[in-house]
Amino acid sequence: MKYKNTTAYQHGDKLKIGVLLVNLGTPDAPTKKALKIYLKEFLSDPRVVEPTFPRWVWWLILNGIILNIRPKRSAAAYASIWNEAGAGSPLLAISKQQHQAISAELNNNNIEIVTELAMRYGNPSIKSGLEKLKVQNVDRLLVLPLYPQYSASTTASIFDAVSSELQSWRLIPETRFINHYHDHAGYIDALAHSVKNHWQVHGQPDQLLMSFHGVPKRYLINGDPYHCECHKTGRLLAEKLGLNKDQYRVTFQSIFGREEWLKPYTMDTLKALPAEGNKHVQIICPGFASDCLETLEEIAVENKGYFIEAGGQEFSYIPALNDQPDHIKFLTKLVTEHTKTWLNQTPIDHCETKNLFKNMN
Ligand SMILES: C=CC1=C(C)c2cc3[nH]c(cc4nc(cc5[nH]c(cc1n2)c(C)c5CCC(=O)O)C(CCC(=O)O)=C4C)c(C)c3C=C
Ligand SMILES: [Fe+2]
Ligand SMILES: [Fe+2]
Repeated sequence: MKYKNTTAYQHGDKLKIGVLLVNLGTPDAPTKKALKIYLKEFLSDPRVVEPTFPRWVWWLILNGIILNIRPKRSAAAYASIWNEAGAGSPLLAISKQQHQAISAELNNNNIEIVTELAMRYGNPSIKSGLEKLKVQNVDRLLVLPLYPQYSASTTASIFDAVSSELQSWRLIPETRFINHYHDHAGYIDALAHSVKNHWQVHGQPDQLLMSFHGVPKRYLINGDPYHCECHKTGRLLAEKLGLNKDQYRVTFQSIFGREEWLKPYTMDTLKALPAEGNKHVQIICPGFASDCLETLEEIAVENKGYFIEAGGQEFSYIPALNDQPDHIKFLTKLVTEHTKTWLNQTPIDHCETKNLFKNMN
């Protein structure tokens, strides 16, 4: 049969609202083998790598060169942040905490919404997350990508994966998709609160760097709003903190490959700051809802090194919002805002054929 049946559904059952929280994903282990599997899935996604040359050329470069070199290097970086006590990858562990906390917050507020967590690449997969929602009789689905800023390489890729899975369902849920929340007051407030808490311990720096994951500059030229949304987040956060334009910078990190990416690069900025008289720098990564390799290793260790080598004196990384209470409250609010009209509906029992079915069985 081409289409999957809604196995748990019996005519007359109460139908539910479901939320699928989706983050990027992470390897299953900090090993060369696991990295090869993860990077192959990630870098084969045409939303992530949009080559300027035919896809078969990219296939050759990926399988012939990148997947023979990068897994070893990346595995070593992952090993340095891996929680060997069992929690594993920080990105997955934190995403699980966020999922549990959002679910608890909904319960505490007596809001009848079921939630599942999925990863765009690796596990738990989007397919498994959607299937878990399906067996709970979800007929209205909200997809919340854990990316504050929209980028085709991340947000749209989740859309592709969700819609691709739903293509095999007989009864598709009524579906809503959150594109972004880069300028939501609740998100900006949570970021500002986190920075102010950091200042209470570490003092106010000469420069606050707001570092976002980069994408090729070509994506911006071709219409991706990501760059604009990062800058808007940066401006709103600075306004909330009362910083003037000389006290903060928006920069881009995690460059991959040889083409030009969004600039200024975080790395170059950190190397230049000490000579400009900025000896005390703090860095926040507002594009990451959860700490991960790109924040815990690339920023807090590698980039700190560049700054200190260049003559910087004080450097601190302000953690991602993770499962901080105001972040969880905000994400829960985002869910209720986007499901408001569904929540206001009387519980759905739209089965007209319940009795007919009883007679038929
Ligand atoms: C090759 C192109 C890449 C694009 C475009 C890209 C965009 C992008 N990525 C994130 C968030 C994360 N990326 C992470 C890791 C990571 N990113 C790339 C490549 C691109 N990302 C690679 C190859 C990797 C793997 C690590 C490595 O080998 O260097 C992570 C961390 C995942 C983890 O397990 O901790 C995150 C998060 C965003 C937001 C984004 C575009 C806006
Ligand atoms: Fe990335
Ligand atoms: Fe713009």
